[in-house]
Amino acid sequence: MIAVHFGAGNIGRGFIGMLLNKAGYDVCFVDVNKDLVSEINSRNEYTVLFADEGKETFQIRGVRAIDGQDLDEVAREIAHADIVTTAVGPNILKFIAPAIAKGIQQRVKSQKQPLNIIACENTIGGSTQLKAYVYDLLDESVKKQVESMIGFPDAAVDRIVPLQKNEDPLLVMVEPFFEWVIDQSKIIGSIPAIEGATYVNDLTPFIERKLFTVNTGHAVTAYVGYQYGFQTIEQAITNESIYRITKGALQETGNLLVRKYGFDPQQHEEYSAKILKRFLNPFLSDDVTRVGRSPIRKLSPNDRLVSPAMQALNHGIVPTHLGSGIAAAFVFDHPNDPEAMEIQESIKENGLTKTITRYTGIPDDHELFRIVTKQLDWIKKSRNDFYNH
Ligand SMILES: NC(=O)C1=CN([C@@H]2O[C@H](COP(=O)(O)OP(=O)(O)OC[C@H]3O[C@@H](n4cnc5c(N)ncnc54)[C@H](O)[C@@H]3O)[C@@H](O)[C@H]2O)C=CC1
Ligand SMILES: O=P(O)(O)OC[C@H]1O[C@](O)(CO)[C@@H](O)[C@@H]1O
Repeated sequence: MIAVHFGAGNIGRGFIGMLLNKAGYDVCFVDVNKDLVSEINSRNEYTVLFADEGKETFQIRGVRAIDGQDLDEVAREIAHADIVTTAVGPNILKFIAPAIAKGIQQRVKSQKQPLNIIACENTIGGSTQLKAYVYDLLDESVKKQVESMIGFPDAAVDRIVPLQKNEDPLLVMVEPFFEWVIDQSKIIGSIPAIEGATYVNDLTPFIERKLFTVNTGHAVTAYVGYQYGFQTIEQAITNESIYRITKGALQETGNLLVRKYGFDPQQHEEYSAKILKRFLNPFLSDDVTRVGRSPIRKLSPNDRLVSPAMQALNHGIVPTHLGSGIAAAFVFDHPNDPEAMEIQESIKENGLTKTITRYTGIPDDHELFRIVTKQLDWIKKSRNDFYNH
């Protein structure tokens, strides 16, 4: 069984590639980082290290890699693969679509075996987005055949894997916890037997629960933590004031999720508490700048901050703490983050009001706009108080 996985990075090696390998797949990574590709091919194995007291290690053996820029080679692998997965970042999905489209066109001509392509990204409907990019590139003549042979089930993935600072370039340190939930209703053919993957018929509650708890909480901690000058998530969340803001944001999203999906309030509170504990993991050193990376993506209307805040208001919940997270993202001026720099440029050129509306879609006469600007004043003041103490 062949698994083609796009993105041999942290989640690729430390989560999806590891589970596919354990499930018996011959894992072929596709990556544009040539050094990474050649390192994987020279060793054909790598180590996953658990970030906890036990520091258990796992050897992932028998893996290989190919260059993502070699469209012909990637297409050949896809034509014979048994599963295709991705962990490249939501913004990269459009760039891997040409190789996938080429592979699919070859495949449907030569065989009838169904194939499922699963995007494992932090976004709602990642596989559906990828499907749209791929379909844009398919010949009309094969689309009908592809519709019945190639599935694009959406998925939710949860495992914190920070930036790696190891001597061994392939070693990847991960938190022991993981959750991989896949939309079974969109699978074509038999369900891939992957130990640790959970199949559900309706993914929406799972993806929103994950994105609006883990990723919302993380983003709020990162953006507010950055304002207070903290380097890591652990340092930030240990600060009483940031803990209160993050917990408040999770109460807002929690109230929303309980009302929207009928989750048991007690169970949801336990879920949120477990996530706050994961942020406190002293064995993970996770930079606030990694967790806050790409603020334009994170501030977009369907992502982890604005979507739950809008929905909360529609359910009669006042999203003050989510408003703090959104506000802090507008003053996240990390020089190495191109999206952060673009927002700062926009504020300089067009002013704050236009910039907020442009990136979040929140009209300037909306209640959420008022909350965000109020929280921005509060953040600036509390940051100054923090530094003056
Ligand atoms: N790191 C984490 O804790 C988690 C990350 N995610 C999601 O997983 C995805 C990947 O994140 P990470 O693994 O952290 O990022 P990463 O930066 O460690 O890995 C991404 C990999 O994709 C490769 N890549 C970029 N463009 C490519 C292309 N055109 N073709 C093939 N490969 C390409 C990069 O070279 C890199 O090796 C993102 O969507 C992220 O939101 C989801 C859950 C947890
Ligand atoms: O990977 P993204 O979407 O940039 O956001 C970082 C987030 O993703 C994770 O890497 C994993 O869920 C979290 O650590 C964090 O909430």
